[in-house]
Amino acid sequence: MKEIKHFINGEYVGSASGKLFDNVNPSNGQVIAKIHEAGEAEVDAAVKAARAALKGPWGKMTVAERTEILHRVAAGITARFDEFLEAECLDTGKPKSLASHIDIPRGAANFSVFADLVKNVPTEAFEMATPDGTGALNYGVRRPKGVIGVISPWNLPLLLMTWKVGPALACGNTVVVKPSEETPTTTALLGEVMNAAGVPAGVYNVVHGFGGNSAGAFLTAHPDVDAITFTGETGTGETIMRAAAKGVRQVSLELGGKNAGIVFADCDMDKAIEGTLRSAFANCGQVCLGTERVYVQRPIFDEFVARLKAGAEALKIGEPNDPSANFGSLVSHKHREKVLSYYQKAKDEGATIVTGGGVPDMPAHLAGGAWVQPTIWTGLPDDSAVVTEEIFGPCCHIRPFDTEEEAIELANSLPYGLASAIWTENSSRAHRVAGQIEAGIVWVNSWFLRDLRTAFGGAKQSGIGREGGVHSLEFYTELKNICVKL
Ligand SMILES: NC(=O)c1ccc[n+]([C@@H]2O[C@H](COP(=O)([O-])OP(=O)(O)OC[C@H]3O[C@@H](n4cnc5c(N)ncnc54)[C@H](O)[C@@H]3O)[C@@H](O)[C@H]2O)c1
Ligand SMILES: O=C/C=C/C=C(\O)C(=O)O
Repeated sequence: MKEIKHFINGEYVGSASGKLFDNVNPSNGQVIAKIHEAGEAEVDAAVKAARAALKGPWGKMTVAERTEILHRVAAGITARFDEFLEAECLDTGKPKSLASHIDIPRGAANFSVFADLVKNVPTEAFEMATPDGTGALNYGVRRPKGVIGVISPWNLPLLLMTWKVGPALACGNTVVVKPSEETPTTTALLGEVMNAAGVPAGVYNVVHGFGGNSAGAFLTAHPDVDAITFTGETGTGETIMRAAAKGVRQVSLELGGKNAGIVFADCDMDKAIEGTLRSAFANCGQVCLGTERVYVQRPIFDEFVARLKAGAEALKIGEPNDPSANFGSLVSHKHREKVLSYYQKAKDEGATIVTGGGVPDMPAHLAGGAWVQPTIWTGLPDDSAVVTEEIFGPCCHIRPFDTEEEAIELANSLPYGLASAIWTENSSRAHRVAGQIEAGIVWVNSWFLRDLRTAFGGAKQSGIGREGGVHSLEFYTELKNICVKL
């Protein structure tokens, strides 16, 4: 049986405790590997290796040398594209048709984009008058923050981990990564690419395990971790923020959402249907930016519901290697239990089930997988669990609205504020409404269009901080002002 080990100081090492846990293929429920669970000893060794690497060749490299190596990392991922694709899809159950266009290419891009960025971003300088008339010059310089703890989720494992590791390394830091216990393989595989690209030992470290009372908690509690970047549930973010408070460590938190789509009667219906279908059902609904609340202006409500139903029922459910599949399994049976509990809540709360609401019949060889039906509801009250709580599955609730003001109030009615999608052909309305939505990211007539230079992150309980473009430098560097008396 394949074993997935920690990657510490440039080598794959097992856990001293010998503790292992299963890595399961969610398409069929089969165990595909055994994962080493890190104890405090492994986490401490990883942090020590990261600290030492800052003082070694990595810390002495010029920006040009460092970014050249990161471009080699990007090229290394691309060169081993099929291995990363196979590993990601075995861990997540997502269709290869999806991961080959999103997850793996973005894994490479997250290194190349930030390697280019750090070479071109200026800092600041201020000339100042002084009482004696000779003046002074102030200038800013950026320095790496140090050892960064990176804790990543299971829905887009390579994409979201490299979204942090790319800028962290580009800024000269070293990292200790704790990937999700559900999806360790691509994060582990990246160690081989790092070595081949010439990244010095200790710059990139990986420890596997769970959250509380396991690798995640040991990492966030470690006193020699300088900052923590986390992507995951809001509740987990609160826990990590408490841990980071000891020693006053900065956090970057990209958390949960319950995103609203707002569809006006003057929308391009084809665009709105295509975009909402992707936003609700792509990656089996396991995208933090996805739409689980759809507000549709009353004149087009019936038509929109009918067309979204038809689109959901046309999705091709299948395992990752099925070239026709565009809808895979959920990431685990544990997550399926959560999603199905909301399917039941919807029934209990009196929803109209437009489509889905259960488990699809699958062929025998896939019957052990974590499959659910794409599901659409109408008719629930605004305060129902299904409408207010993040489900993180392939489902959405559609509700009619009448006025623009009503739609904005509904969209802003929850403690979350991650993303929103607005569908209208009226450009004034698009800008007016987008400006009033309490979210970090608003798409108009589109969804998941991503320019990596833009600010990315959530408002309210969907996050703290922004990453992307120069915003990543704010988190991954310390900006120092030097004042020289002339
Ligand atoms: N805002 C974003 O960009 C974004 C992106 C993807 C996913 N998410 C959110 O992530 C969630 C789904 O991912 P998930 O189920 O992996 O989230 P999760 O919070 O359960 O776990 C995320 C990571 O945190 C670790 N962890 C859990 N408890 C911990 C603790 N006490 N200390 C340290 N580490 C701990 C886990 O092991 C995992 O690696 C959803 O809420 C989704 O909205 C947000
Ligand atoms: O599931 C959440 C998706 C997050 C996407 C990004 O962080 C990105 O596109 O950079």
